[in-house]
Amino acid sequence: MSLEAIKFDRNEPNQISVKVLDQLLLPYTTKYIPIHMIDDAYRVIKNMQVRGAPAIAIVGSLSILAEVQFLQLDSQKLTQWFYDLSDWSNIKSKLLQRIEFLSSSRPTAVNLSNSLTEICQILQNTPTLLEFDSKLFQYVCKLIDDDLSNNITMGNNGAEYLLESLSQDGFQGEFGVLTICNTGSLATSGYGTALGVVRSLWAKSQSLGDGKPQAKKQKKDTVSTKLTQVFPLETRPYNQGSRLTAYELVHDKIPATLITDSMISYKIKTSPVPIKAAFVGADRIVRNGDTANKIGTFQLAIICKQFGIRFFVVAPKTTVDNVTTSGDQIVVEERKPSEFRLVTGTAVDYVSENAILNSLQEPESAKVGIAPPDVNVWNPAFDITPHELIDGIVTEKGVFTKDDKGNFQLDELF
Ligand SMILES: CSC[C@H]1O[C@H](OP(=O)(O)O)[C@H](O)[C@@H]1O
Repeated sequence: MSLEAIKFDRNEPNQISVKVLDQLLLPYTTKYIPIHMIDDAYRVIKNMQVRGAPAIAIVGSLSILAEVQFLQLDSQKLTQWFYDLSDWSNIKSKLLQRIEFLSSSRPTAVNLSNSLTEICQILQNTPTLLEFDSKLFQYVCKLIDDDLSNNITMGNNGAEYLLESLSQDGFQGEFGVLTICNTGSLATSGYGTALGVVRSLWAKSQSLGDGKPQAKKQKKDTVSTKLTQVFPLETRPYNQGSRLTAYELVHDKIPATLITDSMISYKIKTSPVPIKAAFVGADRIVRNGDTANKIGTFQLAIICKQFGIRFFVVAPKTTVDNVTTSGDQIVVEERKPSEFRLVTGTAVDYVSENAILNSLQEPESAKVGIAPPDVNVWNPAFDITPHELIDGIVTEKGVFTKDDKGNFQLDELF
């Protein structure tokens, strides 16, 4: 098992190595794909072998550095049909074109466009290829390191905020949380955003001991407030929840019960462990707090409102679009119909559920048709949750809540 979505070897700053985990093969197969050029990143991002707003930005940024270093290899100098290596302004203009192409791979997740904008600014203000190489190396290292440290900070910010809120409600005891899609290590540089809060809540519940009465010592009323169950949603049609989030929770040995997207209301109503919050990620948060996130998030927010369950969006500043004023201006990416009509997975023995191996003794990847090939489908990758349904936006700078007029004030992030 590996939760490392991106393997970045930075030991040789002049000759980095980048590999990405092929998430289309999870949870049964761990396979890494090398990234040498911008085209490699475009391909793995477009077909969602790599996904998750922060991870997309990191892979995209790394691919530009990999291409810039690839250009400089003696073995490649005569093959760079696309670049005139003798002319820095030519290289710059060609790189800008390639970066524009890369940004079109997944238009809704703002992290990628935010990073590529910053890289273009560096490019425009650098006099030589060598200097750009060095500045870009520093940029991508900071992007990755900041993402990981921000995720850990957000995890603790979200966990502490929820536990404090439950205490103010007078709630004590065990509780569960809901999450949708995958927002963990497989979507970021590590730890995760919404799933990072789950990791922090779990760590806190573990630090309270196993919770079982210690013989006669523990009085009943000292039972502590702690997370004891996570309910990840399957997240049709790409199944990030069942294939990726469940994989991460099993890896971390965090108690989880996978449910389908259609089970949310009935699970909340019947769960023996009260469900006290939903934590979701974001692909783009705009100025008023409206949030683009995986399709199904809007529905989850409505259900949480109905049951009085707190609904949190968890995302770093790099996911905030500080220009767009409201969610109805967000371009929502539509995926190809076949990704809905066909389910991608691994062929398994239907009794043992063990993977069926191919001639190379590797798990056999498979696609299963679940709808008539000629039926029309609608396949938006995201929906927009209005800020009215969001109780808090968890960031590395704290948890933002709405003012007495019901508005988020996110300017403090900038
Ligand atoms: C921290 S990942 C943010 C976001 O990205 C996911 O979308 P996708 O799997 O299509 O890249 C999902 O919406 C997550 O919430």
